[in-house]
Amino acid sequence: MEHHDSIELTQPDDWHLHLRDGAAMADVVGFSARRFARAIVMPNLKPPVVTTEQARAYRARILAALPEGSDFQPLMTLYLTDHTNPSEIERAKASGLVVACKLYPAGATTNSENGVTDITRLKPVLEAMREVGMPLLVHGEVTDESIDIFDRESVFIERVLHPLIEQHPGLRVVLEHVTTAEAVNFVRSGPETLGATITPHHLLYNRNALLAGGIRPHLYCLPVLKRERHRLALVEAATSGHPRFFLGTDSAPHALGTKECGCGCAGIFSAHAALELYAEVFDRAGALDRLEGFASRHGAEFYGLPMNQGRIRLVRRPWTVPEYYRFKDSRVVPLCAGATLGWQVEPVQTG
Ligand SMILES: NC(=O)N[C@@H](CC(=O)O)C(=O)O
Ligand SMILES: [Zn+2]
Ligand SMILES: [Zn+2]
Repeated sequence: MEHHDSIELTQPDDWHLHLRDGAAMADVVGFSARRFARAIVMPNLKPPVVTTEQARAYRARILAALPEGSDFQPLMTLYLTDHTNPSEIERAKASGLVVACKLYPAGATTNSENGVTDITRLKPVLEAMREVGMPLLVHGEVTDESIDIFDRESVFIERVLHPLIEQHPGLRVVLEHVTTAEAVNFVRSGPETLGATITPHHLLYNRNALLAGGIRPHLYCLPVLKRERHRLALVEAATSGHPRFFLGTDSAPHALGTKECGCGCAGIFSAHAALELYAEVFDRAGALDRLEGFASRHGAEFYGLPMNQGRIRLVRRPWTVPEYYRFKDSRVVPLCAGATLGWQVEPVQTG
């Protein structure tokens, strides 16, 4: 294996990001803007972003919260509900600002209460999406309480996703934050219109980490961390060069008090070191030469967007992750808090 101390990449994009809103957003958006040129911004606000007008207003708030001089581009999404109308899809497409719609099965994850209860009733909406070429982004877990939480993704694939894809050929679908070998196999054997994002935490940790020496609320997310064999399948998929696997951090900040309590929220904050964490994974796998495809090319190609013009440099220079970052009137505990990471990002001057 070749030893690199610095690598340069086309500037990457984050294809799955929670920016939140208001003061919380202002505290975190700069972390993403420093690393990524664009991000798919998740719509699970309270209340959710269900109309094109709400997406437009949310986008304006994000732009206003960006650090001075940043040209970070938020790519907006709509939150599908039982009441989404096909005409909203046309409006969304025509806006040029909304690039995808998100399917949260009702009750599956954080702020999914207004999500979809019966996916078969979405047929006209999915048909409109296929027609205008708008991808469907999926939180792929069943909500059936009788299904073991570690099986909810694979059961979703069997019961919901497989039939959905059969019934809507041509619809582009992203299975978000894949966590299992079953999901990896399903994507690999699926059509060209099926892609998947992979998070840094699912590449770095297995489910043991949740209970290592005590309960670890800052490693709790949905879908929950899985067994080591699944983590290995994810690392293999991400580092394989397969064009339908791409970077999506699912960075999902929650205030400290809502994580460290009797019923802690699901979501892991990773934006502070997003690219650095992936570099760690690719470096350990001896696959740094494949990081650019995963981080900067595959997602853009899947979404039919141009690759970015800018470049970014990763330098091997150890640093220690802070224990906390400021987060509205509280703090957020970042992924790998207090640990030493091997890589740092630097801007590359162009022109
Ligand atoms: N991943 C998570 O555990 N939480 C996300 C929601 C989601 O992406 O499912 C959040 O918004 O907090
Ligand atoms: Zn999700
Ligand atoms: Zn998410």
